Amino acid sequence: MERSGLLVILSSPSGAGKSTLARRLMDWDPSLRFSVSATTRAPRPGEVEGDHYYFRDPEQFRIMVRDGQMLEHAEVFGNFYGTPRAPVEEAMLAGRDTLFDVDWQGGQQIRASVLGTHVVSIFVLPPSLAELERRLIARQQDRPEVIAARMQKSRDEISHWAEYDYVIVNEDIEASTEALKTILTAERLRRGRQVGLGPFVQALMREENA
Ligand SMILES: Nc1ncnc2c1ncn2[C@@H]1O[C@H](COP(=O)(O)OP(=O)(O)OP(=O)(O)O)[C@@H](O)[C@H]1O
Ligand SMILES: Nc1nc2c(ncn2[C@@H]2O[C@H](COP(=O)(O)O)[C@@H](O)[C@H]2O)c(=O)[nH]1
Repeated sequence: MERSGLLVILSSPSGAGKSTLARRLMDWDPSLRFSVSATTRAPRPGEVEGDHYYFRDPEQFRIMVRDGQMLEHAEVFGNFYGTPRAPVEEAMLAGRDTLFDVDWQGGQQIRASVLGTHVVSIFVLPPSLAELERRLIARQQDRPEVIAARMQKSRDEISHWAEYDYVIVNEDIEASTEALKTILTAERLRRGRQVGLGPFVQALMREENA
């Protein structure tokens, strides 16, 4: 029986909806742990230290990388982002699944790490580039020049979609959330974890092991 937690990676061009989907997945399964990244980006209105990100200056970030504290890190849109290693390893040992919101560079690095065999990766596509831009504008979180830069990088991010295990076109948020739940349930079952089958599966396993 697999005891280690899964590493569930969500990537997409900025604005396709991965943070929204991550929140919905965690509402559905509160046992999921969200990997809080460190970043040198300035906080957006309403973003909370330790909840959305660990906000660090470039020197603090550099020291974290130098000291091997990051599982992966990358420069994205002119800022540095990285995944603190220790909480991920602790969750895995505890058999707890972790959800990552990282770009394609982070996805590649986590897959290539010693933890790579535990990865399930999902790429979220927008229905179109026009809808992607509409969402970035409607979010009202970034200045027009920031939105323009993110749109300019979107094709580059999208070009990595085929590296992922699954692709979700996030048109309807309810349908996308259901797709994510299905993927997670199937991946847990595939790894021998009991998902919602409770006493029946336990009885079968006892019989098999008798
Ligand atoms: N299926 C959808 N239909 C319409 N709007 C959506 C859908 N999914 C997400 N949104 C909206 O699009 C905006 C961008 O979503 P979100 O912030 O989740 O994107 P993201 O991929 O996490 O972006 P970033 O990489 O910049 O953090 C939000 O305002 C969100 O409410
Ligand atoms: N490689 C990593 N990418 C990360 C990490 N945390 C977030 N991200 C990605 O950065 C962009 C921009 O995020 P935003 O919050 O400024 O909109 C987005 O694609 C994220 O997925 C990380 O730890 N490593």
